[in-house]
Amino acid sequence: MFSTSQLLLPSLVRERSNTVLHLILAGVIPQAGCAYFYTCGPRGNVVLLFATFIYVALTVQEYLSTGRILSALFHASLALAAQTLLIILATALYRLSPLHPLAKFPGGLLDKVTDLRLAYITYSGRRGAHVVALHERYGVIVRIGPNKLSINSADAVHSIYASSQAFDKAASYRPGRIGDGSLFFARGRAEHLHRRRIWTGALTSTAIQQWDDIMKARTEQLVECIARRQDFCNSVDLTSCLDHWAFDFAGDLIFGTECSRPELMREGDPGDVVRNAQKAILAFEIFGEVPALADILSGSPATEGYKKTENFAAKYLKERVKISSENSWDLCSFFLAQREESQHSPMCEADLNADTVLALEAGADSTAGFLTLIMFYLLRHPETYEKLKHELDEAFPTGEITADQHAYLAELPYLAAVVNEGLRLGSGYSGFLRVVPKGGAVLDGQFIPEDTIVGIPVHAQHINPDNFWPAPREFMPERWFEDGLGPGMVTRQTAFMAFQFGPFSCPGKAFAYRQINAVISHVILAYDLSFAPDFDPQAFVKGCLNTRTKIINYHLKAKAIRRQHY
Ligand code: HEM
Repeated sequence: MFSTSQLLLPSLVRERSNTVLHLILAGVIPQAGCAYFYTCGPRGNVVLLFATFIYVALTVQEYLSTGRILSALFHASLALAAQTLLIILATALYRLSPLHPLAKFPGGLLDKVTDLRLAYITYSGRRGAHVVALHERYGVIVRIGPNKLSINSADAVHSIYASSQAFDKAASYRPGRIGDGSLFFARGRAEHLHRRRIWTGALTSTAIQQWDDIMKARTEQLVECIARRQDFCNSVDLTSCLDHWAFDFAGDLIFGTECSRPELMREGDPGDVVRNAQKAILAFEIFGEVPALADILSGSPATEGYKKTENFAAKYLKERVKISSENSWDLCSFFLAQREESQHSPMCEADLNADTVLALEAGADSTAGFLTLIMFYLLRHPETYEKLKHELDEAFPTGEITADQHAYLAELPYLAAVVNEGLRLGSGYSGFLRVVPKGGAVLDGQFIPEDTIVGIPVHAQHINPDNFWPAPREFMPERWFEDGLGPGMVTRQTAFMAFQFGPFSCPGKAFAYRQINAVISHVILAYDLSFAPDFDPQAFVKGCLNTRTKIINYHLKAKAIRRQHY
């Protein structure tokens, strides 16, 4: 991006006749750089290093010719500032110009110029709603970043995510210096496939079944935890209880039951395990919009949540390694078994740690957020709650669900509809970013140039009247039954993207359904629930930030009265 002619800037600044020419050069060169970097985004740390090199070179050049260090430093700073400004200006002009490969796609002016605005909106937890508003304004394909398109079309799902030629993950999955090495951050399909096999092996239906007894014990503990944490009005912070359930159970799943860890349902969360995991996701989402920032800031306090989660995982992984893996079904035993395989190079310590962090984030945090949301929707719609309660009472008249019956929960039609509707409406995230392969691709009838970053906005798809109708923004489990909302209704399964499709989709989908079904059923059979008197549903909606998982700043508080079954 910098030329040797630019190194001469300090002297040229003083020779006014040459300054204009130099400024033009300094503008043209970055323009060419911008065009080049369209296809291969520069890494932030490389840019910083390069700028430092230029600064030093300029200083030395002037110092050698004048012998005055202060003046040399001053002029070098001036030159670097001028060049930086020129580069920014040139970049902005290029991104807005008809020369840019995405020039024909509509979008906000600022979004075309920089990814920083979207990064800020992501930070505020409103990316989903923001992208919906952009689609309402600009149509199906919107330029949401200089090199980024949001495509609100169910027809494009197959090409981008689900086909055998599904696109690779974008650089948004390059986390800088934090946590590289997990399955999640393997961006190319080939390198991803081998790691993925370990996970799918650990999450088969046979493997999941092994967890039914422990899941039952944990849900009984949840029922007891709700009773113990109630105040004198029978109100309880349901979000905390559900978060703690999800993290305790995920701990069993990842490290096994023999590895002693903090018990959140029993002891609370003084180490902020839940909050740190949520902060980690938020940092990843923000950096995902501007991957160059991840390279520069991944050692900064912005990634504190990730580092704490990583340390937490590393501590218990160390304990887990000391325990025998024989006949174990926990995720670590599958990761460790891979080390003994000869076919592939074994996972190193860092990769192992990164995958346990992933398991905590993906396994606990996602499930916890949706559990709270589904409970919220149920309490907000008492008729729906009563229907579900009736279905569960009929199926389990004694109020007891045995471990063997967890699989059967998936066959309860109203429960399935409630969970799917909660997942549909609660998937507030707006894009799983992928990169268009060599040669470009036709998506929704439009040619998209290679290396463009594309994503289908999940939330926009889930509330799109073409996919879900009528009342796509309302919680109506009946839409999951044939003609449940009358003739002419639309429920397009291919647009239901809560777990994504294809090679990078969620390998824990079946397990997630089993967990959610079990928790919702056990809790509703055990308690009569309603909003706590001081709970404000509007504040809950406002305080619910959407990233890949959920950050619930205003907790769901419920009144819980123990039920009697005869
Ligand atoms: C309601 C609960 C859950 C939801 C909605 C969910 C959703 C998703 C989605 C949408 C992705 C793709 C993310 C992306 O491409 O950026 C994903 C990935 C993943 N999920 Fe889940 N998930 C849930 C629970 C679970 C559970 C319980 C586990 C494991 C026990 C799990 C393990 C994973 C893993 C390992 C990945 C990364 C897959 C890869 O990159 O190949 N998830 N999940």
